[in-house]
Amino acid sequence: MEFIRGNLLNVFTEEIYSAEVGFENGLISCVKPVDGNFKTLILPGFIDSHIHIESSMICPSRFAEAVVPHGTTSVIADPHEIANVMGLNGINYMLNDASSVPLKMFLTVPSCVPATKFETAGGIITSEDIDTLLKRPEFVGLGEVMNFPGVIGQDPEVIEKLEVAHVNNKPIDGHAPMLSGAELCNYAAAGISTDHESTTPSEALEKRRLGMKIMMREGSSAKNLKALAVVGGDFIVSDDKDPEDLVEGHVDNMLLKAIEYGIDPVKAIKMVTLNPAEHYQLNTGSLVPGKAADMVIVDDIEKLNVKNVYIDGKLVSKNGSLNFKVNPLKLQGTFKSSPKKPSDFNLTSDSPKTVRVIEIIEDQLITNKQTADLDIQDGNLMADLENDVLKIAVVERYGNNKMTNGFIKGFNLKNGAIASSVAHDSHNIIVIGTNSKDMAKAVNTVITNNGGLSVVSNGGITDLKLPIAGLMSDRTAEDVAKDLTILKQLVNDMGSTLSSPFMTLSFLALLVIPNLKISDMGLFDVEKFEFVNIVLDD
Ligand SMILES: Nc1ncnc2[nH]cnc12
Ligand SMILES: [Mn+2]
Repeated sequence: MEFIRGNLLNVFTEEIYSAEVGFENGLISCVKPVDGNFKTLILPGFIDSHIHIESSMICPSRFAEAVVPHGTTSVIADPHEIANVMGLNGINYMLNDASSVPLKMFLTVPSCVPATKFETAGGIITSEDIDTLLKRPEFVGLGEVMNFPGVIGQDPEVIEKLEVAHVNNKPIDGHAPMLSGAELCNYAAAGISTDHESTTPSEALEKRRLGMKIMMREGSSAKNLKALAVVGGDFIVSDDKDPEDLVEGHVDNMLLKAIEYGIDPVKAIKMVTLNPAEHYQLNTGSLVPGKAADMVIVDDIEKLNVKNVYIDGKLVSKNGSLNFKVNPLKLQGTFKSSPKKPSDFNLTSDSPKTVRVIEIIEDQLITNKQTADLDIQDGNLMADLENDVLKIAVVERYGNNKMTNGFIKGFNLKNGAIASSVAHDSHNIIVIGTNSKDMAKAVNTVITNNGGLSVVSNGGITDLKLPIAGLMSDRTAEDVAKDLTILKQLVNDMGSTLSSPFMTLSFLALLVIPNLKISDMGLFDVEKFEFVNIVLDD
């Protein structure tokens, strides 16, 4: 048996006292108070209970390399990104790559692949698949049920998936942005027990009052922790973290933000340890006999400063340096798209028109519905750079050659184009730009690279390859973060002021988050849950 001594946070009694923790065969065997005034604090290993690892643009083993030194010992990941690209094979890739590192990656089974019937995806997860996977211990719940109209409208396919989760006695994660009143009651009554999409205190409070567990999100694009701190919640999650953020920290940084926003440190630590462990029935999350010896040694509860990290009783990180090797699993390319011509990005018109425009909101996944009066040139509707109305398009990448053109406000580009094959949740290629020629160049670069990001500015092309399903790299978080920083700087030089332009870009195709979004099949009004014309009164 091994022992460590220090000040211990007991997450059940919320006390901190000097203690000795004994552990063997990966489990805590005994914990007892001892005399002594120690300099370090022993905490249960941190759990990020809702994350899409793919959004970090690195594969699970590289993700583990980045987060374990920050005290993360478990994540609950929803692999619906790679499942949308390549179905069950994608989920198996995530499990196989994660099996090579000590980080515990539990999964929720994606409930919405494809996310809606209004987009083309590369994979499908059926109720039968959900039933099979939920019987395996590494699948701890049904993933976020984003098709909230389908729940409220009792869509048989959606209801069947919920039934399968209930039969397997596994919790169901929610996704209910701005849902309220009778519709929210209907959604909660379906047995959906968590939500991570609240953006205002009143929204979170209404869900808490209905018994839903609130995941307070502090991601790279959606930052809701500060707004929701006043109401409080049950978990603190990242949902989506870009590589630059990951290089700075993970759950430790979210805890520091929670404390900065006035959340009691002990309550905050329980939101990333005991609370998710109890909700998803994980054998970790507290330092008591029989639980996994997943432990984080920090300086103190206010500043943290992660020192040593143990997973199943093994020292996996010491003062920030990793104690395990990383050997990422490669995956062959999955793109079936033919190169595009500049004319593919034109919207023809015989006269000036009033058009619908997607307006982004900094640090939010929701968008506003706007309109703009656009002129024509050579029979095509023109972007209006003066008023920041740019062109946007989604190019389908699974071999059906579909695409939609539209208009976007909020990126402020004054030249060029940017493109990405990270475009939630079907991950077709999304591109915005000031002109069709640069948009075609940016999209064709992504296709040639079998996935990734590209920036075309003043005729030059800069790219970041994401060869794993067009979503992830097998390089380190630092290397990917460096390339992403260069791309972001280029986008800033082109006129954007966004902190995470590619993360913001990646959510413009997410049809399950209000209010106006775009897929390879058309412009989508999320409130009406239907396609709308680009030109008003068409
Ligand atoms: N917040 C979110 N909701 C739905 N799908 C997502 N994919 C990544 N983040 C998501
Ligand atoms: Mn969501």
